[in-house]
Amino acid sequence: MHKSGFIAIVGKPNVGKSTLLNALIGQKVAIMSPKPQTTRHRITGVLSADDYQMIFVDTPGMHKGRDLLNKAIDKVAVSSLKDVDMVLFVVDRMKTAAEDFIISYFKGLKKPIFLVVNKIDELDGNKGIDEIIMSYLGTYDFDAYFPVSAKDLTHIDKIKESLIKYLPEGPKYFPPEMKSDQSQTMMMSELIREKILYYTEQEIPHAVAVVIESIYHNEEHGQVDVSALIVVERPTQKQILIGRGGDKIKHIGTEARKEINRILDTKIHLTIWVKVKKDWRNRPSDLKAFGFGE
Ligand SMILES: Nc1nc2c(ncn2[C@@H]2O[C@H](COP(=O)(O)OP(=O)(O)OP(=O)(O)O)[C@@H](O)[C@H]2O)c(=O)[nH]1
Repeated sequence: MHKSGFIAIVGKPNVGKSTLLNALIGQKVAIMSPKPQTTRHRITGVLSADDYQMIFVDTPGMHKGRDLLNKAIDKVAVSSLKDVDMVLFVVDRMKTAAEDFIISYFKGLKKPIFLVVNKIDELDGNKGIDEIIMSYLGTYDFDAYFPVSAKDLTHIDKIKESLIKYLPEGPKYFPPEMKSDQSQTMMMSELIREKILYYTEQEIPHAVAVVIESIYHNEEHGQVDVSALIVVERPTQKQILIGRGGDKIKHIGTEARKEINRILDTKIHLTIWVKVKKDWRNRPSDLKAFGFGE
């Protein structure tokens, strides 16, 4: 019998959902960063074996957002809850109002929901883990509790073993060699955004959108020429992103190129442009153009 199913990974921003997805799949399919709200789109990672297939849906962190971009992001997370067979709810601390807000969406969902307590490497042994789990008891009847460290790959196999048991009978939805539904173009723009998140501060990380404008297979030089556009909201942000004498953007470009070369196993030459598009996060037409929304 072949089993398969869709599994949503939900939780607050920055709890380690993307790191968990990569740990479950065994390779990087989602970008990660120390900044909250790294994930903006819904990303699918596929784990295949002879007798099962798990399709994980990494969702953007759920929280009460203010601008149109945040509202669009929340919609993605909430709608994926309805479409899946099981849910991994990732937390990294004791329950607060922010977690209650997410749990409120679980009520009425008739499907297994598992609580994943991530970042146990940062906790003070079992006592810390117990305290966190205790704070969630009584709020929702979770089907299982998994203390893990996605970063150190601790107990990740326990999640997999349990999920296999709960998987319904089903077909192979994807070819076994496929690990993600992200196109190469999307992966490139996300890896560039990941480097911006790492190397910029304050409002800049969230004010950018990255668009891959052209990809040209340059046979003569044995490389792929990629032209990327980084959109920011204000001229001051453009200045900061470019940096003194272009230092900052050069560094971001070099790091992004190295990672793209490695992950996509392609030699690329990357050209980056920075453009100001005032208040793009609140303009429906811009959100659509940059890949968000319906
Ligand atoms: N110590 C520790 N840090 C972790 C662990 N898992 C993730 N992190 C860190 O937590 C931060 C956020 O990780 P992400 O995987 O981007 O978190 P996310 O929940 O996908 O974040 P959003 O996209 O903002 O919703 C990064 O700095 C990770 O390195 C873990 O098991 N232990």
